[in-house]
Formats: sequence, C-alpha cells, structure tokens
Amino acid sequence: MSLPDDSRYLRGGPVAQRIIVAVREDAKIAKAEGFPPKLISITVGDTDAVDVYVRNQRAKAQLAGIDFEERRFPATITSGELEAAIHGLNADPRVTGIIIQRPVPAHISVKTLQAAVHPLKDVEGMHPASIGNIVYNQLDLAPCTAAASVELLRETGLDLKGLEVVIVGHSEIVGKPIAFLLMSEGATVTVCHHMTRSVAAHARRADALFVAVGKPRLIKADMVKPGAAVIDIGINSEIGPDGTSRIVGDVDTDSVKDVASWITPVPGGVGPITVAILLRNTMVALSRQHALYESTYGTADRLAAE
Ligand SMILES: NC(=O)C1=CN([C@@H]2O[C@H](COP(=O)(O)OP(=O)(O)OC[C@H]3O[C@@H](n4cnc5c(N)ncnc54)[C@H](OP(=O)(O)O)[C@@H]3O)[C@@H](O)[C@H]2O)C=CC1
Ligand SMILES: Nc1nc(=O)c2c([nH]1)NC[C@@H]1CN(c3ccc(C(=O)N[C@@H](CCC(=O)O)C(=O)O)cc3)C=[N+]21
Repeated sequence: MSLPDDSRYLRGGPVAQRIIVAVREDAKIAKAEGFPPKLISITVGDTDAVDVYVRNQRAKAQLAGIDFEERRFPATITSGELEAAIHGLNADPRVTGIIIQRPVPAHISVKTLQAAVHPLKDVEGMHPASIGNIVYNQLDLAPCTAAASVELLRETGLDLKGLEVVIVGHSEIVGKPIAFLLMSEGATVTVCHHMTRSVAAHARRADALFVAVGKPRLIKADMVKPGAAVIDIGINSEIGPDGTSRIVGDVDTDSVKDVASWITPVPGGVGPITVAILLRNTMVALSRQHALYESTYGTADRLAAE
C-alpha cells in the first residue's frame, strides 16, 4: 500500500532504520570482541501475524549483522518438549537471545515457556523477573511492541508529562507494558479491555490513543478526539477487495485520519520498529552477558596473563 505524502502519518520506517544502523555498529564491535550475536525464534504452530513478524526478523537481522535462526515446532508438541528445547538454548553459549512467538496452541502455557527462557537471554523482557523492571522504571530492555509504540508517540513531539493516554487492549505483551512505560514518562494512563463499559467514551478523551486488540476497524472516527495521536498496533490479515491477502490494523484509518492529527499506518507504522527494537534488545542482552562473563572470568584471565 502506498500512502499519500501526509505529515499526519507517523511512519515507522525511518525510526526503525535509525535503530538498525546503531545495532549494526554494536554487532560489529561485539563480533570483533568474540561475542557474535545470535537470535533464536521459536514458533509453535501457524499464525499469519507471526509469519509476517518472523519474515521481517530474518531480513532485518541479516541487515544488522545478527545471526538469526527460526525453530519451528508442530502444534502437537508437548510443553515438556518445548521446555527441554528452551533449556538446551539457555545452555548454548552461542545463543544470545530467545523469542517465543505468540500465540502458542491452547494446550501450552505461554507463561511457562517465557519463564523457561533464561532471564539473560530474554530479549522480549517477558520473563516474570524481567517484566518487573519496567515497573521499577528500568527501561533499557522492554517488550518490543510496547517500546516501539512509545517510540512512535515520541515522534509527534508531544510532551508526555500529564498527557491523557488511553490504551485499548491489556495483554501482557502489549497493552500492560505500554501503560507502565507511559506512567514512567509521567502520562496519565487509562487502560480499556473487553469488560470496559464504553471504550468509545474513554477513547474520545485521549490525547494519545493506543489500540492493540486484533479487530480490524474497531476504532472509528467518532471514537477519536480531534487532534489526537492514534497509534494502531493491530496486525490482522484479511482478504482485500482484489481477492489477495493484506494486513490491516485495528483502526479505521480512512475515516480516523480526518480527525486525528497523527496516525500510524498499517503496514509501515509500529511493526517495523518492533522488529528493530527486538534486535536492539538482543544487543542489550549480549552486553549484559558480556559484562557477566568478564566479571566472572575476564579479570582473572587478564591477571593470569600479566
Ligand atoms: N505491531 C506489532 O508489532 C504487534 C502487533 N500485534 C497485534 O496487536 C493485536 C493485539 O495483540 P495482543 O495484545 O497480543 O492480543 P491479545 O489477544 O493477547 O489481547 C487483545 C486485548 O484486546 C482486548 N479486547 C478484546 N476485544 C476488545 C474490545 N471489543 N474492546 C476492547 N478491548 C478488547 C482483550 O481484552 P480481554 O483480555 O479482557 O478479553 C485483550 O486485552 C493483534 O492484532 C496482534 O497481531 C501484537 C504484537 C506486536
Ligand atoms: N512474542 C511475540 N512478540 C511479538 O511482538 C509478536 C508475537 N509474539 N506474535 C505476533 C505479533 C505480530 N507482530 C508483528 C511485528 C512486526 C510486524 C511487521 O514487521 N510488520 C511490518 C511489515 C508488514 C509486511 O511485511 O507486510 C509492518 O507493519 O509494516 C508484524 C507483526 C509481533 N508480534
């Protein structure tokens, strides 16, 4: 889809590009120091949104100089088998980071899998020990989509302090971490979900509206305050008028763009930044592992050599 050249569109491409350039520099240095970064993606079963994400992870990891490997498992696999595979990756010193693609089949608990990833290899910040960091305002490694969405809001130049923010969707991986990230920035945050009495009434008060539900065109123009920033996080596959599959968000962009001052396109908005932040998180994880390695072995080795 090509978008008109309209400053209301908050495009993710340039932001993602900036991040990837910095990651590439870091990856080059890490390789020279003998710590080549390697990211492993674990997919269980088949989901369109995951396929898009993994395809872009592979492409951008290659651009950034990060080794990328996808491990695909059938939907019939047991939780025990997956946990064993994760433990193997935890123990493999060549593996820097592990991402568990969501969703996983109903008979498997994604929480159990996330808890099985070693916190030092948790590049999404989803281990129960990692997710607490954002509650304590330690924001250098946050869940990727949440961090990407906040990064796009910053592009508006709006002052986040005291900003009225409404988030629609409260998943652990998107809605809740966005709320914590924005609270850290001083925004006033309201979180809506399927039990909220009137999502529209809340949404209409928002200076910045984040939507992560997974329902095409859920947010219409009459739910948006004139002049608001609308961050559309949804990635939904649907069949377009020409009969081919296409990706759309959760916002009815055609009507909302006439009301909002800023809107993120889908594709081309949050998605590319999510991928870039995953790669940046891989480098943050690597530098933590490197620091631990040095404090455990490095000094001793250097002393021995002198
Ligand atoms: N762009 C990107 O980088 C990413 C995009 N996504 C996309 O974002 C979307 C959401 O993903 P994710 O958070 O993982 O999804 P989940 O299905 O885990 O969460 C959806 C959330 O929406 C809430 N919800 C459902 N129906 C309504 C409704 N009618 N009104 C208000 N809230 C509602 C649910 O509430 P409750 O739990 O109470 O039912 C839940 O909190 C998907 O389209 C996904 O593909 C996801 C990750 C990354
Ligand atoms: N553990 C986990 N973490 C996730 O963050 C996660 C997940 N599981 N499961 C699936 C969803 C979906 N998701 C996408 C991220 C980026 C694009 C993306 O790169 N989109 C581009 C490209 C679109 C295209 O190539 O057609 C865009 O929107 O412009 C898509 C989808 C992350 N998710």
